[in-house]
Amino acid sequence: MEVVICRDEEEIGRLGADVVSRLVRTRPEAVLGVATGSSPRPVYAELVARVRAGELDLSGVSTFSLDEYVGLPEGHPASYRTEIRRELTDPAGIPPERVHSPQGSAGDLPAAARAYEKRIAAAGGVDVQLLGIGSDGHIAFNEPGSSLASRTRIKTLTRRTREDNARFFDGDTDAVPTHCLTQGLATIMQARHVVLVATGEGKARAVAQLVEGAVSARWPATVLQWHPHVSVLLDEAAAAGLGLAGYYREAWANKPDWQGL
Ligand SMILES: N[C@@H]1[C@@H](O)[C@H](O)[C@@H](COP(=O)(O)O)O[C@@H]1O
Repeated sequence: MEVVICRDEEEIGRLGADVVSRLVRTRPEAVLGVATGSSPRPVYAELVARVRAGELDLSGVSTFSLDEYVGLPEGHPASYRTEIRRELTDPAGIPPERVHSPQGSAGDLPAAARAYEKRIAAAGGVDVQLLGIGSDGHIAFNEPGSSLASRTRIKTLTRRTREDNARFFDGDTDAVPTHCLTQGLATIMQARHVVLVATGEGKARAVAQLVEGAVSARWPATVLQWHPHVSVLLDEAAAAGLGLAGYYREAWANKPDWQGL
């Protein structure tokens, strides 16, 4: 796991976008795993800026979202499919037919979950997975207690996650769905490179667990300690709980330039 403590969101956006740009240059039909929420937005903004400047072409890329609320009608402004199209894929010129997300409005949710796993496998798996992290250490919607071997399935959201996400539902926690379809931790672990972004003091405890805590379903993101290629992009506030921050800073400052993230 490589930890980079960044000066600001601009640097986070640039480093994250560099990973995607490098990938797409060698593999224009790359498969991107995309996360919703505010954390990855600087990366999306930078990618869109590069596309608009003619420096990057994402039109051959496919995307797979991590999760979706159950029960929101298609096109609902807070649905994750709507969000990812608004924040990334539409402005970046990725055609809607290559934008995949779990079907939270399906009648048969277990079948939709199985179908999603098959679609990811049929696409050859995820090359780069962008991730945020919840304040309770969840990734995608794998809440505390999630099996470290889980695959795409229905999950019940915790009260805390629903409160955190109420801001997308006019501040009304009760309007936030109680269930979701989410990629499992084992699904995420199959991505070839994971880039996790966390900003703000509200993430400091979860980040300290992710990087330096014991691997445990209590803090689901800790499963990433078993992944061979994880880049963690933080701001100062999110890094505040790290005991080895000095070492991470030194390692990054002295990193040979032939090594990318
Ligand atoms: N399911 C999403 C996660 O994928 C995201 O990482 C998390 C943090 O969101 P934010 O980045 O807005 O803090 O929120 C939601 O629960």
